[in-house]
Amino acid sequence: MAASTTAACYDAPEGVDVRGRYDPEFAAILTRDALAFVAGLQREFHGAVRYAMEQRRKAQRRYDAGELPRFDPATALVRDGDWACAPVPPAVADRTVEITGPATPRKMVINALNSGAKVFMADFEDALSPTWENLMHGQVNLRDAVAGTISFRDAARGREYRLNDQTAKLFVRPRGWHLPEAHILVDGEPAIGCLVDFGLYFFHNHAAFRAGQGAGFGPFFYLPKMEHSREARIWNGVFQRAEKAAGITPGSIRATVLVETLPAVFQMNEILHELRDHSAGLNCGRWDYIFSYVKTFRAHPDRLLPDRALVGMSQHFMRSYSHLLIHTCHRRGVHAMGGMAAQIPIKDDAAANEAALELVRKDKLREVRAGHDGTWAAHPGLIPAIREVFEGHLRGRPNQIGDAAAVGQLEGAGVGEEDLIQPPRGARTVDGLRLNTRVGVQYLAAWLAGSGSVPLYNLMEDAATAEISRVQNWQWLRHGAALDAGGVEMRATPELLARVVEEEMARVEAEVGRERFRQGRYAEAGRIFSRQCTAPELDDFLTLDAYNLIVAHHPGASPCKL
Ligand SMILES: CC(=O)SCCNC(=O)CCNC(=O)[C@H](O)C(C)(C)COP(=O)(O)OP(=O)(O)OC[C@H]1O[C@@H](n2cnc3c(N)ncnc32)[C@H](O)[C@@H]1OP(=O)(O)O
Ligand SMILES: O=CC(=O)O
Ligand SMILES: [Mg+2]
Repeated sequence: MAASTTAACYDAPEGVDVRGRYDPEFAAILTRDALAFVAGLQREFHGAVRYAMEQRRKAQRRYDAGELPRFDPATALVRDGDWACAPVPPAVADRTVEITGPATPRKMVINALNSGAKVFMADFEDALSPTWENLMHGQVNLRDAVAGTISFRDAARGREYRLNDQTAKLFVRPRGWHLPEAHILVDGEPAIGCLVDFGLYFFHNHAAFRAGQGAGFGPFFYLPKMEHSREARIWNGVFQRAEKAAGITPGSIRATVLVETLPAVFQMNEILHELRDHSAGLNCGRWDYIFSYVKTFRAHPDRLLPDRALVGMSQHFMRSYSHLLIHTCHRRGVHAMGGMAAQIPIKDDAAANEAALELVRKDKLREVRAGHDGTWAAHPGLIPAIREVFEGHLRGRPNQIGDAAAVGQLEGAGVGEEDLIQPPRGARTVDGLRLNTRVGVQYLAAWLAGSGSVPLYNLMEDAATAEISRVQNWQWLRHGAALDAGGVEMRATPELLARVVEEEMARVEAEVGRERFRQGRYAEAGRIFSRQCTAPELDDFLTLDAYNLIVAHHPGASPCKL
């Protein structure tokens, strides 16, 4: 008898076409009902998302014409009004240390849940390259994590991974509104990436999450890269629809919004107000925030950034942003979360490791003194030090929401428009251009190969940090910035960049080794990075520009022909 040639495929509902590789494990996530739920979200909200993206472009055109971001006079009543968000769910009152990491690999998810952090933010965003395989394995991992059954055997190292009795509470970060999911078409259009991430996770996990980790609340989310409260309003609508479909209490779902774009810092009250029944506070997404400062002011030669390494939290615009965020959140009764220090443990140099840890401690001490209720860690090795700083300061309190005396709480009240946009100070150097190039190229090479967060030069690099490297090079070139080259001034020009790329590619090859360089996607990354840095118009996101290079269509994955 001839073997059947009919391949297994996804059972997709009317109007939904799954183009990603078929895998029985993925099919348990991409069930007909789950896909119908995602398609329902897409059909209800895609018009509002399209409008919101158009408004982003319109606002950018105004900034390009010289306008500065500012508080919206039309929403003064929301800013001045006396209102509060819904009370914090008891399960996540204490969020002093949150570890972040991609939703896959599986081992890392288990490590994060066991890390001793109060929360694990499982990432489909900055830390994850959105390949089909990563997205689907991420969903499988999170389903098993919520069920409490996740385990992993590392055969090569003979190590078993399973959950401890005490684990971190799970928050999930879907992609931003701008990213499509090209492996799932709804009515012939690519799905909106974040609705796929949110929809599949919510559909499969809301009941187990609320019965377990969430103690009657949840699931919990982090929402990235919003620029305006109208985008938060869409999320609120998505949450309401999801709660209704699941038959769960309105206000169960909670979300922390990352304030990581410059326009959003002028909208923090408005964002919290839109999400007031679903809010779990705000977070200082400092790396994307710096990226957004450059993007917003792309046409403003008077606002060029100094070297990336100099744009820290002591710059006036960054300190003002953190203080205003603390003031705003505490006034509305929700958590004001700190951000990510990029240092990670340095394995082969004890002194350098201690110096890196000291930088993390200082950063976290600044945050907790300012009034942040918790903060992020990029690596489990940093958690004991961060816990010591936060717990030492909080002395048994789960958070500082009611504490009116914190520095940020007091100073935040006086932060004005000028404070939030004051240009950062410091030198611009050819070494900075070189480092941006090495980091940008290596990050892109990793991302194209499926890794969205990588260690580079003893720092954590992800989509947000790499974006700073890209847009800073672009900005310096666009405005012909004067760069210091060891006492000599050089103009940033396409010719200088071409020379720098060639030399830094050679350096990267020497650092990673010829074989790895040849087998990796470095040469391709070098070409993409050069093009992005010299593009006449700044690409909105490097991940959007390069997305098609990681799309892998498998025609026939659905509809089911069995
Ligand atoms: C700007 C922003 O958006 S920040 C938030 C997004 N970014 C992130 O989440 C980055 C998170 N961090 C990471 O991805 C990683 O720490 C990296 C890539 C920077 C470094 O990873 P590695 O090179 O694997 O680190 P290293 O070799 O020191 O890992 C040691 C162990 O810690 C684990 N580990 C490292 N980082 C994490 C993490 N964030 N979560 C869980 N486990 C982790 C590794 O899995 C490894 O486990 P093992 O001993 O069982 O094998
Ligand atoms: O997502 C966090 C950031 O800093 O960007
Ligand atoms: Mg970010």
